[in-house]
Amino acid sequence: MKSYLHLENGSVFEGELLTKSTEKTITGEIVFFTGMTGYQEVLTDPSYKDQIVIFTYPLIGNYGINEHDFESKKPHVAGVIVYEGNMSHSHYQAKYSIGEYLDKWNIPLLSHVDTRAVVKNIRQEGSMQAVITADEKYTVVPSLTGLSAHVAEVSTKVVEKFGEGGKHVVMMDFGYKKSILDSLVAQGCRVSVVPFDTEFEQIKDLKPDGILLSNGPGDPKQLEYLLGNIKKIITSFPTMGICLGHQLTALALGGNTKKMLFGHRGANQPVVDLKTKQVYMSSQNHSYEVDEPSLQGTSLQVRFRNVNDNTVEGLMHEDLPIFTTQYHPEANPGPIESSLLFKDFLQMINDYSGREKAYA
Ligand SMILES: NC(=O)CC[C@H](N)C(=O)O
Repeated sequence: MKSYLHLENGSVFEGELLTKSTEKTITGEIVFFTGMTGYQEVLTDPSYKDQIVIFTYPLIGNYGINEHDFESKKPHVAGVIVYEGNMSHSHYQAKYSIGEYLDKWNIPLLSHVDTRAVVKNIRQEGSMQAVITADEKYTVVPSLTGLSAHVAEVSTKVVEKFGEGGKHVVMMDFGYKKSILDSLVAQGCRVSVVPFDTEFEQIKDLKPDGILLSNGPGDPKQLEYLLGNIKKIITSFPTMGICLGHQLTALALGGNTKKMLFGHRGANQPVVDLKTKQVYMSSQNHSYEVDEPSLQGTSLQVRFRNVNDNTVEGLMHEDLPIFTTQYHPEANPGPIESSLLFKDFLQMINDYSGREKAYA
């Protein structure tokens, strides 16, 4: 069925709707992902909640959707745009085609769109509101708040426990990816996943050896009301922050964040570790960044930097055992070379165990 993608700037693109769903009209912020593979992880990463994702790689769906690569229990994207969507798949472990999977959740897959032209619009004018509809004429209403999703919609409501290991990590769930949990368990951790707004006293009662602040959707400033609590937590236990968790660490300790023009979403963003001078290829998915000048006068230092555009890609604290990455060391989808950072986190936990008094 013929359908259309309308952008906030008035541009219209024709495509073919491959899913049966959606006579309805879908609205979301449109963002582009440049990785050649990894669409299953993208669809199910809660950080993409309510966004329309356009894939720049021209053939999407050829290896299907399998049982192993889900990042959460369901897809979170509002809609998917591709140049050519493959409705049959070749991989023997695949359970669904991408179309069948999206149909199951009533999410539209619009194919045969001039994706290059759409992405040029986004690169020039920034991420913007977009609509997928069967109507050729449509006026897209700009988002008033810029907040498409709230963390409360994707965070767990109850404490969930995983793994049997000796060290206990409490992961504050702002919309965590399963690969982060798997990476911690693989390091021999016992993990408690807790709601995003769990208070310091409750976290303390869980007797954590370390804290992980997870990734998650939307503007980090939507959680401004929780920064006091987050500050107390991260200055009391060894902490690793990933993506939204990195941004919240910066905000809680006196830094600032701002929206990027179109963000970083892909699997080959080069990041340099300023401590070791080593460059890693990294997997990324974010629209906001830590504003570097705002870090002046705080106890945070830039540890990782994007080699393409020099943006801040990670922080470390001058005195306390805290480090963060804007990128995704759990690396799904993407290169696994940064996964060693989970080992560093465990090392940091071990180094600091028994030194809790240092915090007093
Ligand atoms: N993956 C994430 O955690 C994304 C963080 C934040 N929502 C952003 O877009 O910048």
